[in-house]
Amino acid sequence: MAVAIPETAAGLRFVSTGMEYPDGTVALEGVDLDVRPGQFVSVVGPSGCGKSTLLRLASRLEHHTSGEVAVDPHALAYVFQDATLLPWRSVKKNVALFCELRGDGKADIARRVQEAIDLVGLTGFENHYPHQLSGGMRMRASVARCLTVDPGVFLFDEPFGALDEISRQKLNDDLQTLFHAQKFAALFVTHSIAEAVYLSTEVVVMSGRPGRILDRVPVPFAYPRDPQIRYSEEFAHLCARVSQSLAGKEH
Ligand SMILES: Nc1ncnc2c1ncn2[C@@H]1O[C@H](COP(=O)(O)OP(=O)(O)OP(=O)(O)O)[C@@H](O)[C@H]1O
Repeated sequence: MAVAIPETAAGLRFVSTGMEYPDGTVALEGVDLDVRPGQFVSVVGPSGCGKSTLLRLASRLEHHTSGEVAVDPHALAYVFQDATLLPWRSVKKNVALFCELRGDGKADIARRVQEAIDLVGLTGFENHYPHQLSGGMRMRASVARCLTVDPGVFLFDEPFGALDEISRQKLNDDLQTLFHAQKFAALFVTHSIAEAVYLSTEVVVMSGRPGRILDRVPVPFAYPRDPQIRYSEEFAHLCARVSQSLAGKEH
């Protein structure tokens, strides 16, 4: 039975959500998941289990075929694996894009853009063009562009998967600091168990297609997180738990 949920509910909610593509591919089945402001939920699962589909349903790029999806529609941000910057625009102009599309005033845009650029650590690179930046810096610009609209819900589709390990860890450090400061609702797709545990309040493990939730692993570390927790016994234990769930082992 469909459950009516107001669209303006803060954060994001899936209730018995299923998705069957027009060609008959059943990508998701019976997903129940709540992501409230101040929660950072990572999703891990085998390739093709419907992780990106989950994000697309949340963003309304695709429409679910069963159950419900409720999302605060006013402030949704989506970061893709590719930074999707416009090559002919400087960092400053790329970061300004969403505010310009929204029709904000010039002074307001300038303030929001500078704040976002400072928050992601790109101060001094405002007038650089995308080809003059490293992969990590391009992702920072992409995140900054989202921050300008004060997102209540932040969707991430494996944003750091293409980066080298050192850049990825640095971006993870900065993202969890940002999350601590802004307290948005985050749904983060990744193939890295360590990244999921390091960033999240909860790691959701999905089964192979059709994707269903197999396990939920709460992560108890307080924010802002000390990068050294990655070497702690508790961290290793949590990673092992996620890994075992992925392998279909009971606890
Ligand atoms: N537009 C589409 N039409 C039909 N099937 C689709 C469509 N988009 C995705 N699928 C299928 O739905 C399933 C889930 O795809 P999705 O991209 O959500 O998986 P994923 O978990 O994000 O995969 P990966 O980890 O490899 O990125 C896959 O079997 C995929 O082939």
